[in-house]
Amino acid sequence: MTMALQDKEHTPQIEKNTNFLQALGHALEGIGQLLVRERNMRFHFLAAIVVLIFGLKVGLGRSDWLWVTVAVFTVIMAEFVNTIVESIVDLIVGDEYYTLAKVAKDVAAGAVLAAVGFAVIIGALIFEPYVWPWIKMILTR
Ligand SMILES: Nc1ncnc2c1ncn2[C@@H]1O[C@H](COP(=O)(O)OP(=O)(O)OP(=O)(O)O)[C@@H](O)[C@H]1O
Repeated sequence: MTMALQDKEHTPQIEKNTNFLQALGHALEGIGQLLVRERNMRFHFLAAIVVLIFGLKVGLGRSDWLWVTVAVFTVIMAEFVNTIVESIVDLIVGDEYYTLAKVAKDVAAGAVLAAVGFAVIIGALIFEPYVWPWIKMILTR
């Protein structure tokens, strides 16, 4: 369950942002919250770094990088949506059980799973030519 923000850590502000830097600060804080609150997000972040290193090592082409970028950002966007849904549901229902709260949270989690499935398919298609020879070598030893 998503925990409520600790009010004492923040200077309370409910008015509109007054300038770009203030808005940017809050947006970056939002990205930070995603990394702090969602353990899955930290795993996705690590996986993206591994893909980045492997892609650089095998020398992926421009269009392959484009697909990898789409896959990575699809997962990140799904995690954003998941965290937004969890936070809003918790804000509204608190610790009460509601069937619609379950539907909202389960569908949001399903969106992340679908995005991860998409990323796995993209990764398999792109890295297959580099990884398959190694697998074949190991299997035929
Ligand atoms: N208020 C509620 N009413 C009904 N079901 C709930 C409620 N809160 C949580 N659940 C159920 O518990 C599951 C896990 O809750 P929640 O999403 O808060 O946990 P989580 O560990 O933060 O999830 P995630 O791994 O997706 O970040 C939900 O997918 C939902 O099925």
